[in-house]
Amino acid sequence: MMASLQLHGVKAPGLGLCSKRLEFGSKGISYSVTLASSCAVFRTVEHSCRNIALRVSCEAGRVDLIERKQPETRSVSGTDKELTCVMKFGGSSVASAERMKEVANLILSFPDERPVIVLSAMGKTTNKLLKAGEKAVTCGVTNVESIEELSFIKELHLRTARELGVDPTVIAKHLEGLHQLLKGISMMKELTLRTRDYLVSFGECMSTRLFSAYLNKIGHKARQYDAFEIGFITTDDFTNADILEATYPAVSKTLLGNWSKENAVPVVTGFLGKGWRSCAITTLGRGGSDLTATTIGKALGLREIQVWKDVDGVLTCDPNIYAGAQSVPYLTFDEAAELAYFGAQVLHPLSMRPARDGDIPVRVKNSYNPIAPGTVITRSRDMSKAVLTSIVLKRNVTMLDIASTRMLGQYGFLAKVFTTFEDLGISVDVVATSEVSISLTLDPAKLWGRELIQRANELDHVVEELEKIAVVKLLQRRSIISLIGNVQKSSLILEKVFQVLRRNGVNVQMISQGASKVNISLIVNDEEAEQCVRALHIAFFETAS
Ligand SMILES: Nc1ncnc2c1ncn2[C@@H]1O[C@H](COP(=O)(O)OP(=O)(O)O)[C@@H](O)[C@H]1O
Ligand SMILES: N[C@@H](CC(=O)OP(=O)(O)O)C(=O)O
Repeated sequence: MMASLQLHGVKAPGLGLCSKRLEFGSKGISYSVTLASSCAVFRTVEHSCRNIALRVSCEAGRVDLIERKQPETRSVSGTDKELTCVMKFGGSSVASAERMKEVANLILSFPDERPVIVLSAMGKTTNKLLKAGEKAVTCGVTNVESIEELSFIKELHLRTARELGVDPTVIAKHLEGLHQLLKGISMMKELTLRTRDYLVSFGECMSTRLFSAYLNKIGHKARQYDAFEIGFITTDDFTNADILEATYPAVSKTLLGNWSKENAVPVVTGFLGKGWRSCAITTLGRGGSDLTATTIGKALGLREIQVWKDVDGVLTCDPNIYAGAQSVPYLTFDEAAELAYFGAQVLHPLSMRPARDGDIPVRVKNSYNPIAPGTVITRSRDMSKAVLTSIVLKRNVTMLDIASTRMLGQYGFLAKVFTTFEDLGISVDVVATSEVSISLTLDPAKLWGRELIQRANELDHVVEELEKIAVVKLLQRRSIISLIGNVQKSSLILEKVFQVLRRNGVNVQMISQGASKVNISLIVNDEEAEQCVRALHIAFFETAS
């Protein structure tokens, strides 16, 4: 038997779980829920900070007591010492000692904020670590010393310590550990996904130690935290782990508890977690520090989450494709999530989820140009004048055209197609259907994360399975152009899109306007895609209509 309960209007960043009782609450109100049956086990527990606070369902039991407890007395609550926001700085913002000093000044220039700081690895350290790992697999144990990327990383971090004037011993153990790990990889001649995550974790572990030591040196009390030690509990999907619900109460307990005792600015490693079964270090996917920041924002019920980048906020398109990209002042969580999912590198694809659950505004700012207003992302915004907000490109996508071998009226065709993908564990991105055929694109993040040979085998297998019920065409090197905007105005958007594409001689191979209300997707050939984005940008953002 399943029981479920919904409570509304409770702000609940703290959530504690034990076998029969569930406790949650914050800011002076706390609740506890007791299950009637003694053998009940919690099946799903979800909670978010502001809207629906909680959903509990359990096996063999009813939820039959909801008890409001006496107000908590938490020392940070309601005092002027409360932590106020998260400030996350990406690799580009902390690429050198000079940049770290500027970031420290920037933090100190907001005297009214008491932030939790989240940092990524310095500059391109993550890429260098991965490269060093790949080289270690083949170079032989005696040659590990001469891996160029290892010397680069050592030199960068020791120089940064020197230039910041902090004791290099704060990173000495990690530099030694990294060296030993690369030797281990070269002995085993193997770099598993699990080892890869451990390897890249050195980047964030070192940047946060250096930065925290620097804040302390300039008289601003700080404390470094490794996310995997303070309750960032994830799935065991190495290189692409997902944060589990138990993270929120654990992180809140540690950070708020220590803050209330010592008022030291928390400096937390982005990107990292701990697998719930393996207890090994996991990573949240490339760019995952954004997700660390929003998770902390939700866990602590903070007022704002700031992500500091090297651009003036979210832009109307990727500035590497078109230099005329402009900053977008406002976005909704749904728009930002869609934009990130469909390939805009500026935000991690899952980072909007905790912010949306907690209804906490996210501000995307430029650490190189702090006076630029950036982008504010909130639950809703005035859409009355919005047409197109941003154009996003996802390259190197695989498309499948699947036509049923039976004629019209056959039922169950779509179900069979999707069951095949489910069985093979492959996600689908964009879909367009008729009664007898279906075109779809495969999620490259899911497929391209795997080894080349494995990918080719999987694609062959997909085609083989689908050919049992359909004629299948596999089309590679396609791009998805996602038009993020007000889908209520889709006729207006599409009229202009087709004018532009016709003028540029581009044929759209598939089009999809999903239920998201914020995204229209077009599929074109890879080699035409960038030119399309530039032409569309000029038509929508630089030409009076
Ligand atoms: N729509 C977009 N808006 C802003 N930046 C974008 C967009 N698409 C791609 N980018 C790229 O994303 C980069 C910022 O993301 P990222 O490198 O992950 O930042 P950080 O490492 O500072 O967190 C920018 O330098 C820009 O080149
Ligand atoms: N260092 C990790 C995590 C991260 O979020 O980095 P950045 O904030 O620099 O995109 C990466 O390069 O993927």
